[in-house]
Amino acid sequence: MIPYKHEPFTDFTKEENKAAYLEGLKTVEGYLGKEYPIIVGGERIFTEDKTRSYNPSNVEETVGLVSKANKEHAEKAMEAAKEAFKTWRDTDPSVRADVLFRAAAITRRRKHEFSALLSKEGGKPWKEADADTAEAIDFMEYYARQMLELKDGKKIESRPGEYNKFNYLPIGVSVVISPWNFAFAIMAGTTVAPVVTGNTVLLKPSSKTPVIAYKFMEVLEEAGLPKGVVNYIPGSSSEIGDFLIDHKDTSLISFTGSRDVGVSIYERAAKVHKGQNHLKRVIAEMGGKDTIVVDSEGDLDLAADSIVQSAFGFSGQKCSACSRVIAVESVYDELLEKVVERTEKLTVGDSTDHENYMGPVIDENSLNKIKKYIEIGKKEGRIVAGGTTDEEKGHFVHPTVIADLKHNDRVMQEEIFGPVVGFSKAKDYDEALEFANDTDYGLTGAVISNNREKLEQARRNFLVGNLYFNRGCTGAIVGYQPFGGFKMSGTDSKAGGPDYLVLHLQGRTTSEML
Ligand SMILES: NC(=O)c1ccc[n+]([C@@H]2O[C@H](COP(=O)([O-])OP(=O)(O)OC[C@H]3O[C@@H](n4cnc5c(N)ncnc54)[C@H](O)[C@@H]3O)[C@@H](O)[C@H]2O)c1
Ligand SMILES: N[C@@H](CCC=O)C(=O)O
Repeated sequence: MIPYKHEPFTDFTKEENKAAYLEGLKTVEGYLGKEYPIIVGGERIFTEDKTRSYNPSNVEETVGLVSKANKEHAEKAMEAAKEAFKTWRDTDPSVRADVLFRAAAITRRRKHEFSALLSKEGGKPWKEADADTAEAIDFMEYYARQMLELKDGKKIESRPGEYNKFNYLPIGVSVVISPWNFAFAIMAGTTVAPVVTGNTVLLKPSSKTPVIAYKFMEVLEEAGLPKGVVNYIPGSSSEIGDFLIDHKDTSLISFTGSRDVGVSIYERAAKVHKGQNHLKRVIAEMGGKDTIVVDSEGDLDLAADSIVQSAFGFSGQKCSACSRVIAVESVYDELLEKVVERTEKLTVGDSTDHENYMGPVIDENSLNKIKKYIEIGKKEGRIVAGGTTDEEKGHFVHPTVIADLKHNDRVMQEEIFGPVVGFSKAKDYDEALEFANDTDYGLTGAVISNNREKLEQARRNFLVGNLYFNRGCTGAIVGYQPFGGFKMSGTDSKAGGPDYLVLHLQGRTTSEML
């Protein structure tokens, strides 16, 4: 087998690659507005009640009308998943891995179509959409190989006359609840991890991006996944969310999304319901309030580039996005000036137009939330770039820099999830690290410094799950930078890492006397 390597990003300066994306866009434009069913046990069911998935760059444009699962559908899907589990759990792990390898190959062939769909449905500019699709491929390639490593268990010791074995068994039906911001990568990664480990899945994608999830179902089917192993049940969280979490037959909940929803799922899942004979596992990967610390001994151009890229890539709608900068006071003014200069050059507009660095934010609620925080920012600090929106056709927010905040101001503490970054001063590096740690979250962080001792100090004391030195704080790569956060950012599952699949398995010891 070829050793794992991450999927390369597409170089859109090359004319043939631009043409390939535009061809993908044409394919997507050919199916805009189509109706989609839910899929339960392989059966396609169209419902009256539908979600309108639309293009946040152009709110008039319908991407798809997607059937909504209700409680009866969710129950039917649970039965289908339980039935499929009876055979899937015993299917040879290498066969399960082969399904992922094939799904990765199919995705690679349709790469630009899926990226263009992410531009339309999720508002992702070309480069961000391409990275999302590449990451989905990486999850399949990586987890398939990981399963092959785990399939025979791990070595343990045996005494004379005894044969001990330690291996892993799947645990049952997994409810996968995914967010819209990595509508392909996280949705696919959190689905294929339980699948390759022999579990079956009820997939509830975000109501903002259900079409890309439907397209992934097509990929899985073409790759040979048996019916009922993954059941596609988009629907309203209030209708089926609690139902799935509370269900006595749910074994694992894999949630990625906001802190409030994650905490409520974590609490609900702890309750043992009538007829339930196991404790539910919960993977909950939640929000962030991610800081870049800039030291007096750091390269300020590198710092400014890293901040701008991490704060404004995909309009700041990444859990890893840099939304706080803590700079040592001797470099604060110069750094701020460099960041503002770069921010003012960024272009914002329709995400299918390659010229635009930033696209829209996902919806009106998000736009309004960001506007609210900009107003708070005006009171707590000083807007030095952006602070405005363009709402004529889509949900556009200009990249915004807020200066002179206290590290514990609201704008520096609460997840905004938009293109807004706040700046605070620290008197020295020790204080900068102290301020950086002073949030409830602990997802990503970065330090820009050329002083080795200071980097080592951060390695010991900067409490985030993904810590980066002399680079930005976004863009973890599957298999290279396992991803997941500390504190209120989640259960630190480290998606895309060597410890991830075992979260979907139960370890079994057998001890036989010879
Ligand atoms: N840590 C990570 O790896 C990671 C990755 C991506 C996004 N995020 C976080 O996700 C958030 C953005 O995503 P979002 O807006 O889709 O989050 P969200 O919490 O609003 O929704 C996430 C998913 O949960 C569903 N959901 C909502 N309420 C529910 C309920 N009561 N019961 C069951 N399901 C429910 C949604 O329909 C969606 O599918 C941000 O906070 C971001 O930081 C974290
Ligand atoms: N894994 C992504 C963030 C996912 C959350 O939105 C990154 O590393 O930037």
